[in-house]
Amino acid sequence: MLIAEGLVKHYGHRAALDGFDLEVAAGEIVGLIGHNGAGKTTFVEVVTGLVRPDAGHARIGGLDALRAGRAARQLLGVAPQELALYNRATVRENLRLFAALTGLRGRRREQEIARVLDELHLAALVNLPVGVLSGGQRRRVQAATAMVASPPLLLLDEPTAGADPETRSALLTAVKARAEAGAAVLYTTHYLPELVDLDATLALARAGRVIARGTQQELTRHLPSELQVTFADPGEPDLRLSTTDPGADLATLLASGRTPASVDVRSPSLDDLYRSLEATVDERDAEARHVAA
Ligand SMILES: Nc1ncnc2c1ncn2[C@@H]1O[C@H](COP(=O)(O)OP(=O)(O)OP(=O)(O)O)[C@@H](O)[C@H]1O
Repeated sequence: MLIAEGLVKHYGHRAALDGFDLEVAAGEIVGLIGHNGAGKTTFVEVVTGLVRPDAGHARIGGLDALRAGRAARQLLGVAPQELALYNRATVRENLRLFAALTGLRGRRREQEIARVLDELHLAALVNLPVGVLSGGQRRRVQAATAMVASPPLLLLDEPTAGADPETRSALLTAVKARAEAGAAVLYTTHYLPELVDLDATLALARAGRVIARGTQQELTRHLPSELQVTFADPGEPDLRLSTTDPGADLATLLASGRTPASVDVRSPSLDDLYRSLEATVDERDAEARHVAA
């Protein structure tokens, strides 16, 4: 649904995007993660048509997002990081406006608005001007404007920033439902457990490029688990080790005749993955600097 290839965008000497490639399939949620300044928002802005890249291509549903911008934009709903709402208009008026921009009219429009109000727990706020809402409520309204016309591509840039747990959970449930109904979703966040809840595939951005891409399983498979064993014999010290094959280690332990009282295996988390990928790139950078020196 979204295919971006070789996107480059410079601001002065700084490359915000430096050969950024990413594909998002229909029905897929891609969690786009990476340090501050990695290029995530710039990528969203290029796909949205707010920023013109210096090089590269982006296609939305087969349409050239850079040349056929208007037609391509009909296919996407965006919740930008910098909120873009009409503060004097009510929640309902904002939703009507965003729905109308995509061509939704009449009864269908009102049905879609009712659905998204319900999904994002906004019904009680519908007649309030956006300007009087809290930060988290506004962010939820922005997500609603992105979803209201049920576009086939959703770009959600940190949609849960500042959200309380209930809001977060409503938003994640709504995003999952949209993907199950076939939407392609690009979801940026700094809060990695959300991506586990969403069962998202991952794209890790670093210095304007995607340096790792795959399912959570694929990307965490090679990382070690933590194995912790306590023993029935009080004289025997606890065992704690980092291993890529906890099953084999446990079998060896049992074969040795010792009797475990408890066994705990902690699988690698997305935090572990993030740290390991960042560390690998840091090492490579250090080597490159060493060779160049
Ligand atoms: N309008 C702009 N003018 C100048 N530099 C910019 C502009 N927009 C982005 N940049 C620079 O481009 C780089 C990428 O920024 P971007 O906002 O895309 O990162 P990000 O991954 O979204 O970060 P964050 O996690 O903080 O949202 C940064 O170094 C930033 O300073």
